[in-house]
Amino acid sequence: MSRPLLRASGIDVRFGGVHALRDVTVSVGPGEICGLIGPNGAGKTTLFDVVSGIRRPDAGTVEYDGTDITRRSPVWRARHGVRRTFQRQQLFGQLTVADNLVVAQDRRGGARSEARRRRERAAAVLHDCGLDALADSYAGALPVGQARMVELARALADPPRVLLLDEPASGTTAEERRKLAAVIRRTAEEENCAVLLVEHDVAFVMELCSRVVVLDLGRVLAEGAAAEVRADPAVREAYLGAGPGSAEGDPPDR
Ligand SMILES: Nc1ncnc2c1ncn2[C@@H]1O[C@H](COP(=O)(O)OP(=O)(O)OP(=O)(O)O)[C@@H](O)[C@H]1O
Repeated sequence: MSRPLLRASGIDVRFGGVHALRDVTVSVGPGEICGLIGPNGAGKTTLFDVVSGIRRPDAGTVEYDGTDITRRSPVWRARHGVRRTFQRQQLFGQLTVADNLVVAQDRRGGARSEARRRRERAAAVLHDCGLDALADSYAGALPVGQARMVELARALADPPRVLLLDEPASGTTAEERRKLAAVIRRTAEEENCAVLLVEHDVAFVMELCSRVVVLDLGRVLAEGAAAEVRADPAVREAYLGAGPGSAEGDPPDR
């Protein structure tokens, strides 16, 4: 990997007696799509909260393009290109799809030309995501699969440099997953964006990610090329729902 764009190192988070993350280190390079998988409660969302600035870690640092941003606010991080989606959708349901993308963009002055610029950017991103037809629909009225794509589009409303995707494919059809995968891949390749992808759909992760990190009980259990990780007996036992040599299965909920 070239110099990481994102590096979270030695991250520790406790919630009272629960040790949610223990000395976790994860790096993602520009243009890379790195998978972050693990059973329920492994600490994946907590790590996203730390990287996006919602939660201050008890120990460890978050570096962005070589700079320590551990103490920077979530707003600062978003303005500087660290963007995320949420496991539970956070769209503004009473706004249209286009307006969700307009309000997600950083303001650079209040002039009318600035409003036009944001509207044009929103339209361009919606077009790239195949969402033109939904621009004027209310976000709250969309079925889950379409809302997932809108949430991804909103994270792209200002060009991201680091993109944290928390279960973007949850509740989607095979066709919607194929479209989501295409947009994620294009964002990494064309924008040179570092993507960290949390997803329970292992096939989706394996198809998209060159490298995968496996968390279990707050620790990094394994890390490596997608195929290597998939074949790792410890990973198969802890997460993939299959012992060594047995048939591949979907991950169990734990
Ligand atoms: N706000 C909180 N207060 C107390 N415990 C928490 C809190 N948030 C998370 N936890 C605990 O921390 C651990 C890690 O949770 P986290 O949500 O990060 O896991 P996850 O890997 O994202 O799980 P899932 O796949 O179910 O989303 C779990 O044991 C969870 O119960």
